Amino acid sequence: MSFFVDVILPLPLEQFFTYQTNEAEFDQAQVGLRVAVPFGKSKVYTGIIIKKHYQKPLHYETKFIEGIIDDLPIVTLNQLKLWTWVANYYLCPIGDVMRASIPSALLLESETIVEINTEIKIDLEELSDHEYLIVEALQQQKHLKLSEIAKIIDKKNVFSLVKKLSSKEIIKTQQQLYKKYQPKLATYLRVPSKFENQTFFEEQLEALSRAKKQKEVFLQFFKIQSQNKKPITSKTLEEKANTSRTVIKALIDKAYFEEYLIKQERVDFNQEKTRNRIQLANNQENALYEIQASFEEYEVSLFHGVTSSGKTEIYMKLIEAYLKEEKQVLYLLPEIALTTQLIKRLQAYFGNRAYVFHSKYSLNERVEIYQKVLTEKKACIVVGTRSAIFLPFKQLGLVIVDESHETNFKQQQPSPRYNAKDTAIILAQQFGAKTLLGTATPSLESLYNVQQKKFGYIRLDKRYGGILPPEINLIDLKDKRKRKRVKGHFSDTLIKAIQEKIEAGKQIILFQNRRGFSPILECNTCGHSPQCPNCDVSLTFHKFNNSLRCHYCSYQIAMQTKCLACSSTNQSTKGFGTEQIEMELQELFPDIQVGRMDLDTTRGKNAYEKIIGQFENLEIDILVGTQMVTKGLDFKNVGLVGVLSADSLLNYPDFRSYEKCFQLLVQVAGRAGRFGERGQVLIQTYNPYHQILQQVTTQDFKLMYKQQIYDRKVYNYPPFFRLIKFTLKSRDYNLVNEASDWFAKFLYHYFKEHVLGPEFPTISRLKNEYLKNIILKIPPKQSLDKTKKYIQLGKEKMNAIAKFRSLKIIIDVDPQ
Ligand SMILES: Nc1ncnc2c1ncn2[C@@H]1O[C@H](COP(=O)(O)OP(=O)(O)OP(=O)(O)O)[C@@H](O)[C@H]1O
Ligand SMILES: [Zn+2]
Repeated sequence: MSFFVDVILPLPLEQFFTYQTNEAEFDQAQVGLRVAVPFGKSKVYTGIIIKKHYQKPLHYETKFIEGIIDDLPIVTLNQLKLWTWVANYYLCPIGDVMRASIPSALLLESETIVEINTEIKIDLEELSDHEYLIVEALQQQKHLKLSEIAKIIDKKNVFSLVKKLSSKEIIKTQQQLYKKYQPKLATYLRVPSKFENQTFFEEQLEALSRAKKQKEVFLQFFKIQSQNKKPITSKTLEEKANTSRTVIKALIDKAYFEEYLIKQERVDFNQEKTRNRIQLANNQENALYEIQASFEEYEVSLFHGVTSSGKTEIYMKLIEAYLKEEKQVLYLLPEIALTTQLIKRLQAYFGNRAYVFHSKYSLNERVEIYQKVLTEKKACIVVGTRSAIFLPFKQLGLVIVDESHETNFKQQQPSPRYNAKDTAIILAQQFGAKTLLGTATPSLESLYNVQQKKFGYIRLDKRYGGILPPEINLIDLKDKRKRKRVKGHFSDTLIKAIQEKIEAGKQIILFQNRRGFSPILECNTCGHSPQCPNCDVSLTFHKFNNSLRCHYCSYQIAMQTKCLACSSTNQSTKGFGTEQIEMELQELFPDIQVGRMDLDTTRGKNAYEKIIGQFENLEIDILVGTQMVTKGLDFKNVGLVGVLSADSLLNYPDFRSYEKCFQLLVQVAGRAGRFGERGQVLIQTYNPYHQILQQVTTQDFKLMYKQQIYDRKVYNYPPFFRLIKFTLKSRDYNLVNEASDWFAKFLYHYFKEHVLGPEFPTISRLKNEYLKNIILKIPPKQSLDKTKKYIQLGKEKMNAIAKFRSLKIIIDVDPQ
């Protein structure tokens, strides 16, 4: 009899692959285990077993697996179900979903780098011929890829050889991850067990009588140990006993101490609880009660609480109840910037039961959290961004989607282009868990679902502590310019307000939706502005390093003193970004501290924490930022929020732009006056009479909803119609045109007037590829399954046309 397993590979492939195993492996095989398998000419990948069977595939010769990696599944059945849903719904390969779901440190590939372990002496006599060749090659060349090793020994699959050499510790791979990622080890001190013998102890102590310092440190060790039961590092001892490493080293040499290693978690899970009680206000208590009642009736509930109403406090109470029942809780946030403050609040209350999971964590840190969620018996709460929905939950009870109106929950690039909010609802359903969508500014889609009685609804309309909602005023920039009451980009009203707040000891947040110094450098003689050679955009001027940069492909050149077209030196900059605002502020208020938070200042792993911490500690008076500063952050001392220009938000060509503009401005306004007294908000604009800006000043979401939902209905947009967006991409301009015409025609045949385009997007060339979009609108009654089948058919047909084969087609279901 032959034995087979079906395997998902982390590759953009639609189907599963069947591999052969021997009988022993077959016995060991289980759904969810990792296997190393050969693929293509010489590559080895890590796949996940999804089925074992005896059925030889009809159409291809099966290869044998290289080996099974795990003893226990690392992927649960629920995860596999969710992957399948995501692949079907978002029309993407399941391999892409797998890649997004499993920390890459758990996926060994043939590109893995191998090096010699220099810490041990290798006995060359012991090696087999192949092993010898590998070791010899590695001694000459520090690193080798698995594929290079394959060439050296002229063997296709080197996985088992490498595995063997690695288990003998002769070589190291850069992700030593056949079974485990590389644990981090820390060195600790202990007293050898023979000291437990009292007589021995006294003798040894006596022997130290001439080395006073050493004796003192040795005795100190026992004292520290008795105060705190935790293991003691040399460093701790050095500090607490006020001594030096030399003294400790001497004690180690004389065998008073011995050093030992403990696996240390990269993520510090030992957070101390510092807060014992949450006392909800009456209206919060009510809201909590209503949420619980809503859970009885609905799977999903929308919690619409104004900014600073204390939604987070209510979540914590709710979470506590679930943890008590040993249920896991997933807390999703749209942006990493927000996890910083939140995790502090959660850890203060839940201590080491709160974990964070996001993409700025290192590969190994992510593996640790993944494994904790998978194996730990104790229930926990995981705070994370998008990809946290793919963690191996076992007893999920509650999903909270905070700031649920945010479009960031949708992944744009790369595939899978999933919406983590919608997928979280599916995930919760798998477990019979509840989903709570929290926000101060619900999306039209969510409100519509409430109206349709699909979601429950809980409203909390007062700020915590009875503080009034911030007072929002518009500043007419046209008028101010006419009267010459503008300095740089600041109206006199805004300058005065900043001054007053500074004098009152308050902090200020200023929002500008663009980073960099100014987006466009323009020649006053010929009108030319430097363009990115790879993308269809102008370069942005960054003052700090005097460069012109593309924000899409990071192309960069030095700032030009002469026009590149006509050599004129008469050039000026147009538009403005956060960097310019920061500089103008320093000129206007030389004595105050200005901080900036945007993509450029938050690249490193701890960069957010640092800026947010400085602002919290009042080291920064004014924080300038892009949309990163607009949402969810909770600072106690902000008296004023200023928006430098609301107009670019209104002019964005998208059917959601008014809704987004409303949400963004109400959110940024919500950062003011969260503690103590009422906050002030000033919005500068050339369109002070625009309906949306008027609705922001009165925070009239009902009117906004009524008008916007009317437009959506009339023009057949979500939530009434669904959308699928197709983007065709190629370096060949004509090919993009031809192919998108072909594809649009194919769609039109079936969907008629619901096909829009093809059309070039605003930026029609990115990274040297031309783009063309087609939008398909799907009426409420049209079957999604049939629609998607037809799309797949179109894709296959197009792929079958030789000249179109090089073309990329991106499918975005429910684009945001
Ligand atoms: N019951 C409470 N006890 C103590 N402090 C509270 C309570 N409720 C709210 N607060 C405080 O009020 C502030 C605002 O609360 P929170 O951040 O939870 O509001 P939010 O509704 O999540 O706001 P946003 O939508 O703007 O994120 C916080 O500093 C919080 O600590
Ligand atoms: Zn570019």
